[in-house]
Amino acid sequence: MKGPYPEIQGGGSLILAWQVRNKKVLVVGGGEVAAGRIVNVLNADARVTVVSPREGLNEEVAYRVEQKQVEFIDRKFEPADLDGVDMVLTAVDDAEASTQIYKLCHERRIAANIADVPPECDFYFGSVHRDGPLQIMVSTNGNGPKLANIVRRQIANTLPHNIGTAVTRVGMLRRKLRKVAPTPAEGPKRMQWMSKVCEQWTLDELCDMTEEDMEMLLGFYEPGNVPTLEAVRLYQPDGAYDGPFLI
Ligand SMILES: C[C@@]1(CC(=O)O)C2=NC(=C\c3[nH]c(c(CCC(=O)O)c3CC(=O)O)Cc3[nH]c(c(CC(=O)O)c3CCC(=O)O)/C=C3\N/C(=C\2)[C@@H](CCC(=O)O)[C@]3(C)CC(=O)O)/[C@H]1CCC(=O)O
Ligand SMILES: NC(=O)c1ccc[n+]([C@@H]2O[C@H](COP(=O)([O-])OP(=O)(O)OC[C@H]3O[C@@H](n4cnc5c(N)ncnc54)[C@H](O)[C@@H]3O)[C@@H](O)[C@H]2O)c1
Repeated sequence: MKGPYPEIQGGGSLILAWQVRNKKVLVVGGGEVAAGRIVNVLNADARVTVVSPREGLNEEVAYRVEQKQVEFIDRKFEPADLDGVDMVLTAVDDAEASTQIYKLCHERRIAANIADVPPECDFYFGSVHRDGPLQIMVSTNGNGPKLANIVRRQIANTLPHNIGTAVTRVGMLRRKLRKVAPTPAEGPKRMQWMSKVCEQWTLDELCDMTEEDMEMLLGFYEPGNVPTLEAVRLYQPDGAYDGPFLI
């Protein structure tokens, strides 16, 4: 036995980045809480349907409907609304209706979040910081949602201002790298090289990296070898550059 292995600390949530792109999400209710849920799922490119009597829509939800960002069903929830749905989010001011919807979802094995009723949630929302492709979620696992908000803002204040841009640039570089070194067999080398670029270049350098720099850098792709940004820029294909190369 090698060990030490991580100690199991039950009682947490499984925090994942759920890919709901083009999946069908049903939002029941059109009030303030629903408005927040709609933003969350639209930001993840889901196809969203809202069911609520029109007179119950708040301004923001009415705007989403008007802009056709969501489909809209102008009435109270009916069980047939669950047909073909991948995820359900309820935010209604009617505890009985909420519980009925939850039971139906449970029977049909559709993942559901029933706002305000933690025991009827298959998953909780969290407090999320977003900067481009970077998302940071804080959960207190139902203990203190307001504290989750405070912790999230505190974390966000400590982040470098350009971290979102750096993540975007690295994403571009990784996609290009996979074209240069596409085979699964190359996986370990590719990953090691990519990790090295992230570790050895500063965030400013990663942000500054142009597509031209990326193409040039990939010309040097060789496991273990990561040139400096300066070297990438000074290098001439005719071999004129003979300055410092590896970090
Ligand atoms: C993070 C956030 C995400 C979001 O909703 O998008 C979120 N609640 C937020 C705000 C918030 N919610 C409430 C307050 C009033 C102050 C307070 O109670 O603290 C505030 C503060 C405010 O409004 O500023 C009231 C409240 N919330 C729940 C109950 C029921 C209960 O606890 O029994 C009650 C009524 C309690 C009562 O009656 O006393 C339950 C849940 N709320 C959760 C998430 C899940 C657990 C997340 C976690 O523990 O980390 C969970 C379990 C289920 C779920 O909803 O998914 C979002 C902040 C986003 C942001 O701003 O950054
Ligand atoms: N978990 C959380 O973070 C949190 C925070 C605040 C409030 N809440 C709870 O979330 C719920 C919604 O809050 P809100 O402020 O958005 O309420 P709200 O009164 O603004 O909105 C309620 C919405 O539900 C709709 N509705 C009512 N019955 C319906 C039905 N049978 N079918 C379809 N739509 C129906 C209404 O038309 C309205 O749009 C409340 O129970 C509230 O206590 C949860």
